[in-house]
Amino acid sequence: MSARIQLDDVGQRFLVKGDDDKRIREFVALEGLHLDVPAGEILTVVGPSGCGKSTIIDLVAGLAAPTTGSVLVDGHPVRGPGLDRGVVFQQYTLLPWRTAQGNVELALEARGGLSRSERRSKARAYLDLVGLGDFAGRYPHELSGGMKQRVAIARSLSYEPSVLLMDEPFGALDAQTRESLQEELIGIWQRTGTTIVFITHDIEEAVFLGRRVAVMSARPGRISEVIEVDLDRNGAAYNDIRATPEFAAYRHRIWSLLRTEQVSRVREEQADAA
Ligand SMILES: Nc1ncnc2c1ncn2[C@@H]1O[C@H](COP(=O)(O)OP(=O)(O)OP(=O)(O)O)[C@@H](O)[C@H]1O
Repeated sequence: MSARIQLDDVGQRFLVKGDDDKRIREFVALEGLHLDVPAGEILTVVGPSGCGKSTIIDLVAGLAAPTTGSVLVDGHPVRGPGLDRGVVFQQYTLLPWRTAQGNVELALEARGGLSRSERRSKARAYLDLVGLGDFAGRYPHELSGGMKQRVAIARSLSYEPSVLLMDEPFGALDAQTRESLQEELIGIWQRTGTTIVFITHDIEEAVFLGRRVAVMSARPGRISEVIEVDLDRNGAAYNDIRATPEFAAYRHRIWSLLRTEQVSRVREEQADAA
């Protein structure tokens, strides 16, 4: 399968002010980062705080340009945001004065090319897809956190992007809502075939959602390992796949990778300080 998203030897540097002398210096957020995501895959990315996970989303979304290397979507360099890529952030980012339906319709207005009634029925279809058909007329303040995030997902899916970029979208939700949204996301992914890159710092979430899990290391941020997750999702254990020994083995493997990385980073910092 061809890669829908390709990051090749990507580096990202920022100019930051030093804490002590206030002098401007370069901060290397990503260096030598390679990542291919084939069409139709759901890839999760885990890594320590500050390792550059959101920076990857910004680059693929076209919200920032890499300092070095290339970022391609469907073989074309990313030059800015585009309707071929939808983004869902941790904050709900809904317009408070628009209903759930109105928020989804707004995205379709921006896309253009649809009549008012087409926009209305498409928005409704995507609210149905995320299980919110009965809440179309509610305003954001009348929805729970999980519902708001489902509206945000419906909004991003409504203009049918080939790529959905999700930056800790369930991070602010309680554990139960989070688990049910993870399950819904898998259902949506299976129905739409959208390529999904999902950022999380939660190892269980990464294993549950990812058909592959990219594990990042920090300073500079790069992909240290990509783990293929081969779980029998349709077997007898499907109802509670998180409780299976296979799931626990993947969780432990990723935890160990992150732990080893954290220990060596602390040692380096201690050596630098000595
Ligand atoms: N515009 C910017 N200017 C300066 N530094 C930045 C900028 N954006 C990000 N950084 C730095 O780059 C590094 C990577 O940031 P990023 O937000 O991508 O990390 P992350 O892995 O998503 O972190 P978290 O899990 O805590 O959200 C961090 O050290 C951050 O402080």
